[in-house]
Amino acid sequence: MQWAAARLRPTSQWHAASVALLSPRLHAAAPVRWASSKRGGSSSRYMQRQKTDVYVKRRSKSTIDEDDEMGMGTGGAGYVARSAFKLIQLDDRYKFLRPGRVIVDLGAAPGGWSQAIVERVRRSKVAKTPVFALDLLPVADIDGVASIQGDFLDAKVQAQLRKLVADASAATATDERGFVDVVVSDMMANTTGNPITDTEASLELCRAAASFAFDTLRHDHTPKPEDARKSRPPSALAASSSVLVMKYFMSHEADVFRREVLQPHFHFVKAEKMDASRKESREQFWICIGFKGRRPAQSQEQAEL
Ligand SMILES: C[S@@+](CC[C@H](N)C(=O)[O-])C[C@H]1O[C@@H](n2cnc3c(N)ncnc32)[C@H](O)[C@@H]1O
Repeated sequence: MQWAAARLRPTSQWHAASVALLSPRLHAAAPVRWASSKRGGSSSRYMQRQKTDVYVKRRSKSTIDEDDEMGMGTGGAGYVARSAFKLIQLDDRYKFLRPGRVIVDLGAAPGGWSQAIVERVRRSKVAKTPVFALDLLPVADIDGVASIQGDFLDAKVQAQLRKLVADASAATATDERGFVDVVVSDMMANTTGNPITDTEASLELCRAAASFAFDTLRHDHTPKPEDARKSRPPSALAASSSVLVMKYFMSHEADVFRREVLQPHFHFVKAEKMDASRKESREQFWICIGFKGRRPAQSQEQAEL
């Protein structure tokens, strides 16, 4: 099967169904294009920030810059989104984007993370499967990326994604031992400015991403958590273990989610704030390494997954 520039173009019937199934909140709030929604009502502040943002400048470079102080050349192409640098910085720390791994990118549009993933995993010929990307909005055509446009909160869309990945990695969509190495989620609903609403919307996406990860990530029985942590750094574990990365908004509820849902399921869980994240933002990323398999629900939070 030829995966170069593979892109699932949904049939108009399927597309209509997926649009109709958008949750009312997202449907009402979803902009035509996510990038332009950032301009909102404070466009001059936005423009000023864009002018001075080192990552915006670096994103749009068309050639590798020898003076790039962070050593992150853009591979000659530039990234479609500055957010690519957040994933790059996280991977510099943990090194989980390795050739040959099966990787799912949730909330992928316009495609910055997918570009960064392809750049890192396809340096060698080992890469056989594409990167699987999903978003409400169209993802840019990127060589080596298969994308689905749909609402991740829709069970049918998730099932379609699971089947696509399973078929490509020669597993079954119900394989209980898992067939995905890495799930990354940069999903974020449109912010309303109301911290309670925004926190809940972000957590809803995290719950969905975690549940998908629990159903698809390879089980990782190898690291013995205490021994492994003493003798090897987490970055060494991430290179060979299953990994879940999720963006979230800092909040008390997020702390509960981490404690009750993420920690019991992974050998290692850490919250990271990336330099490339804007300082004023409440966003952080969880990196969860070494999936232990689904645990029986012992709390309300776990039962909701
Ligand atoms: C911060 S942007 C992602 C940027 C992307 N990682 C990149 O580097 O180009 C957040 C994305 O989450 C997507 N999103 C929000 N809710 C979603 C949902 N329910 N299903 C799928 N995608 C969703 C948005 O459409 C938006 O494109």
